[in-house]
Amino acid sequence: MTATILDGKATRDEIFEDLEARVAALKEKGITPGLGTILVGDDPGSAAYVRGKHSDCAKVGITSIRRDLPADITQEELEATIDELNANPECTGYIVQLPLPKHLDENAALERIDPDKDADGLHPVNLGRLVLGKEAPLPCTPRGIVHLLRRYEVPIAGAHVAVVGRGVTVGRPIGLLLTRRTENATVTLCHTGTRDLAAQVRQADIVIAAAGVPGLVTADMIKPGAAVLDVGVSRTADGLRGDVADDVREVAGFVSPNPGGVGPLTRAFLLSNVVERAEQLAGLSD
Ligand SMILES: Nc1nc(=O)c2c([nH]1)NC[C@@H]1CN(c3ccc(C(=O)N[C@@H](CCC(=O)O)C(=O)O)cc3)C=[N+]21
Repeated sequence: MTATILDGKATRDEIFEDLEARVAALKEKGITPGLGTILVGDDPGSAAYVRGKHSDCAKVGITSIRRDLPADITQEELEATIDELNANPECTGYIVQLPLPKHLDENAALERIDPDKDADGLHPVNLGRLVLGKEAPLPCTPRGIVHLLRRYEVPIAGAHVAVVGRGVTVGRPIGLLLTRRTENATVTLCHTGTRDLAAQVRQADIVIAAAGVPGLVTADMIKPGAAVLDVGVSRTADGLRGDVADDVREVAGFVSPNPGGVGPLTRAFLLSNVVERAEQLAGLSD
């Protein structure tokens, strides 16, 4: 058996087409959505991610606002830039690219973002709204995962999901999305303290690997026919590697590749959050 590939790039292109039309409608009403990025330092990986986000903006007609700051900036200078984007009417949503250099306080920076401009959906107020089931910008990677599962009609209701990794961007919030009444999955959150990871993963109809440990999820752990989404990103001597071993696709029913799977959707839903906020401002949504 060879797994069906969950194609993140093709799915991203569909989302971009929809966003392009919505951005055009907003512009007719005199509103142009604007995505801001704050990048601190010169890590080549982070710089590449930020470039990717701005080239996505150009594709769908969103204004790009870039603030690139030197690595040795103070917390006060970083927060002054955050305040500037909070007040900047051209910027309808923005992100502070993570990770920040070690001398800066990441949580203090994230909390200073205006929750209404939080394109990542990672502000504590928005994570709290997600827990309460209130409307809020949703974290982009979990949103991408749910979209990809729906797009390929992977059954979610009643499914047993094993999430591997308890990070704030994926592992913790994805369970909140998948256990909403609209999804109705049953979710187990696994981490480095899990006693028998293989036994947990083997029970799962859907496996979400977001630990950042190359090759952690192997074929012998997979229930035949399961959907396996590889969300891990590790920089190794032989390039970027995901959490899922290559031979998993011989056992799984669905596999999201890495690259080419969830990553492109993370970027698409970042733009989607920015467009949704602009639509609220324009009175085009509830
Ligand atoms: N505030 C903040 N928000 C983030 O969303 C955020 C962040 N900081 N820091 C770093 C991580 C990483 N991340 C990725 C997004 C897309 C791809 C992606 O599109 N990857 C392509 C390959 C690379 C490419 O083609 O450009 C793929 O998987 O096919 C990867 C990684 C977002 N992050």
